[in-house]
Amino acid sequence: MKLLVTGCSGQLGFELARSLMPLGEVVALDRAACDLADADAVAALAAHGADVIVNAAAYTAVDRAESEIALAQRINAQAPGELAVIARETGALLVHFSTDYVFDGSGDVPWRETDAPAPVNEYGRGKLAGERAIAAAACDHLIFRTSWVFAARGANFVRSMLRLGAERERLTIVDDQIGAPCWARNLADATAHAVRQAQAERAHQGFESGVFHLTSAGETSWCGFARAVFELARERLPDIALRVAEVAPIATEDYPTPAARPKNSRLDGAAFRARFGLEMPHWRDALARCIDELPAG
Ligand SMILES: NC(=O)C1=CN([C@@H]2O[C@H](COP(=O)(O)OP(=O)(O)OC[C@H]3O[C@@H](n4cnc5c(N)ncnc54)[C@H](OP(=O)(O)O)[C@@H]3O)[C@@H](O)[C@H]2O)C=CC1
Ligand SMILES: Cc1cn([C@H]2C[C@H](O)[C@@H](COP(=O)(O)OP(=O)(O)O[C@H]3O[C@@H](C)C(=O)[C@@H](O)[C@H]3O)O2)c(=O)[nH]c1=O
Ligand SMILES: [Mg+2]
Repeated sequence: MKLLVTGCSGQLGFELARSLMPLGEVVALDRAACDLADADAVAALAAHGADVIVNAAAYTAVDRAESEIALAQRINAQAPGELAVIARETGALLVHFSTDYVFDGSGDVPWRETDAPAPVNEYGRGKLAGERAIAAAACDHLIFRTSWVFAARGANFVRSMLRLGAERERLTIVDDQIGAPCWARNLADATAHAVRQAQAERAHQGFESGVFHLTSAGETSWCGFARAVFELARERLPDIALRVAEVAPIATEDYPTPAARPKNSRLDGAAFRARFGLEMPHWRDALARCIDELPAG
């Protein structure tokens, strides 16, 4: 089996390039090898003749997307649609990732795949358009909506908190946006399992495309997440130098940002569990393992 991975220097793409290795030949492409902003570069991917295309590249700068709307749409909506056409024409499976930010954040019940999306920011609108472009192309596909992705490398909330916690004694963190942080490693491993099952189903004409919610078990606020980062870092990295003594909860309204963010980002993972037979770990257990992998200093 040949598997093409885009965005291989991102948090998830890096882990996928590793998690997919037991399934076959992995061709991992970073932005220099394939810039999704360039339609010709995307079209050229057909020549790889991959059995599975895994798209881990995305425009993920949520606030910047409010002012770079066209670029964010190009990468998060049009390019996935083009990948889906390639997948349809070459008979490949397309695996793509989307976000809790497709929902408006109302209520306090975990969102199900059957709930109507209504994004409140440009990033969410672009990601939703990407989902719809893939569905419209009607290739065999799996779209995994995840949330609050972190890893020991790359740009993420855990590394931002450790940087800020080393600099400041007091942090104020939003406490009324609720979701589940997901370790890129767990997401990549679950994806590899799902790809293996999907390929077996496709071989017997028993495959159905769809959108699945896939994130950690449990829930917290960004403030709860930040506190856990400091607790676990102090417990597991005895040499870490953290100045932070207080992590104060604040309301969304007290942390103004260019992009609005949903308050209820909970995703119900029941459909993924039923289809693929996997349990995602609790976010705190995953965070502990991730913190163990942080480089010293
Ligand atoms: N991060 C999160 O919290 C969440 C992410 N997701 C989704 O999960 C998926 C993976 O995200 P994640 O790994 O966390 O994101 P990252 O921001 O860590 O990685 C995104 C990758 O996409 C690459 N990229 C950006 N623009 C282009 C482009 N024009 N052409 C090619 N590559 C490009 C980046 O390249 P470079 O390194 O050169 O910048 C980077 O390697 C995405 O679909 C994202 O929308 C969903 C929910 C939460
Ligand atoms: C740095 C900082 C952030 N915050 C808040 C802002 C925001 O509400 C929350 C998280 O900040 P971030 O900038 O990491 O959040 P954000 O980039 O919006 O994270 C999102 O990224 C995209 C790609 C997704 O798909 C989502 O699932 C989600 O992970 O924490 C504070 O309250 N205080 C602070 O000091
Ligand atoms: Mg961000």
